[in-house]
This record gives sequence, structure tokens and C-alpha cells, in this order.
Amino acid sequence: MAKRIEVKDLDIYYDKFLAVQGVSMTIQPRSVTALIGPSGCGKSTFLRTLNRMHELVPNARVDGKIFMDDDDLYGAAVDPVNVRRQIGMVFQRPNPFPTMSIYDNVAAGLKLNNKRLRKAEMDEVVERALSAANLWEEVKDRLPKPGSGLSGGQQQRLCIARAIAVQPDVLLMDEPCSALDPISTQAIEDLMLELKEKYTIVIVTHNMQQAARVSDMTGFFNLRGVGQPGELVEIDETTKIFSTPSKKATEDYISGRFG
Ligand SMILES: Nc1ncnc2c1ncn2[C@@H]1O[C@H](COP(=O)(O)OP(=O)(O)OP(=O)(O)O)[C@@H](O)[C@H]1O
Repeated sequence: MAKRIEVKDLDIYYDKFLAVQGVSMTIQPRSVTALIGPSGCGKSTFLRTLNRMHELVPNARVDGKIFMDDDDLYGAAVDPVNVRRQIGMVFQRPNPFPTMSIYDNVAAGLKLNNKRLRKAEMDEVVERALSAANLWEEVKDRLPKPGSGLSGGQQQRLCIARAIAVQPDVLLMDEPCSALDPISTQAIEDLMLELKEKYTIVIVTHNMQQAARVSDMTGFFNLRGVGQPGELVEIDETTKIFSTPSKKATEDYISGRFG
């Protein structure tokens, strides 16, 4: 659990379009790394390369290397489906399976991974995942009800429970709070701080206060220029990025001068 990710010289393409160029970074285990930057600079695209979801877009590909601990995630023998099991993802809009019950939503990941568990074992996994997602108390009396009947914030915690039920090593979150009200946002932020005890967490956020509140490290992405690819300008401790960043572009962005 909680593995380190090492990205080396990563170029990311959509067909012939070079969307992001030359990213190298180390993402530490048991920490939250926030990725910030203006719209279109490639934060989400980069995030999706970390669990090989990027290549689900036809003709999308990467050049470069990504290691999880010592495993080359893009190695020839690696099954991308297995990578996606080890590196879970939570999206901007909560996306529980709408007709499935709350219970089955959490169990779904395990079933998709062909884990055959006895009912009592499955009950235990579901309870553990919902508890870890701070949702158990709110839903324990209505587990057979549809997941779509929950509030937006509860649905997002349900999606987090679904992601962690399979015990991933890394959790990717792409703007997980942007569709949520402030109270639900706070619940998710509190949850991130708890989950980082066990997981490596990478979050894309437009909200700089959120990055400052929840993350240990912050990476600032920017477009190299109009019509140019996105790039990682710098990554450092969050306190440093928001007080004394090394690069002027970062300072301009965090002080609201652009973006
Ligand atoms: N499926 C796709 N096919 C082709 N180009 C894409 C695709 N998805 C994104 N892009 C392009 O890749 C670049 C980076 O987009 P991406 O969504 O990763 O940026 P972002 O920083 O996450 O933006 P935002 O903050 O607005 O979500 C953009 O030029 C975008 O148009």
C-alpha cells in the first residue's frame, strides 16, 4: 500500500497533438500531491497517464517512463487493467452506478476484479470501505437503496469507498469537489487528510485554497505559450509554492495575476 510514483521525461500525446511535454516528478507515498494550473495546461491529462487511463482515448499515447516503486507501469508485460486496480480514480462528477444499490456500488470494484468473496467477507469489505470514506454511519440502514438516492457529497464519498474497496496503492482525484457544496467539500477534504495515512493521493484542483489546505506537495502546470504544450513549471512543498515559489510564472499564478 501507499507506493511512490516516479515520472521521468513524460510527453503526452492525443494522436499527433503534444498536449504535455517533459514532465518529471516524484510523488511521495502517504502524502497528498496537488496539481494546479490554468485551464487546458494538461493537469487532468497528466493525471490520467498515472493509471493508464489516458490511452483509452483512441490514438492517445505517452513517451517516457512512470514507475510505481520499482514497477515500470508502461512495461511491455504490464496489464493496464491491473494498473487501474492498483491506482484508483475519483472523478469530478460523482458517478455511482445509478441503478445499483449503495452496497453493490462498493462491491462492484471487487466483482469487476473477479474477487470471489463469501457474503460475510463482502459485508466486511463494504463496511470497512464505507467507514474509511466516512459514509458508513449515514448509509448503514439503507444499503439496499440505490446509490443515486444519496446527496452529491454522499455520492462522492460512495465513489471514494468504491475506489478504496479494492485496496489500491494510489488514489487519483480529478477535481473531486468541484461539483460539491462547501460542507460536502469539507467532508472530502477531511477524508483526504485521513486517507493519506494509508495511500498516496494525487489531486487535480482549480481551488488554490484547497490545494493549500490538503496537500503536502504542489505541482504547478502551465502552458509553455499559446499553441504550445503544457509543462510542469515546478513542484515543491505546498508551503513553499504558496509563499516563496522559485519561478515567476508560479508566483504570478498563485497571486492571481493570471489564470
Ligand atoms: N480527448 C481529448 N482529445 C484531444 N485533445 C484533448 C482531449 N482531452 C484533452 N485534450 C487537450 O489536451 C490539453 C490539456 O487538457 P486537460 O483537460 O488535460 O487540461 P486541464 O489542465 O486539466 O484543464 P482544465 O483545468 O480546464 O480541466 C488541452 O489542449 C485539451 O484540449
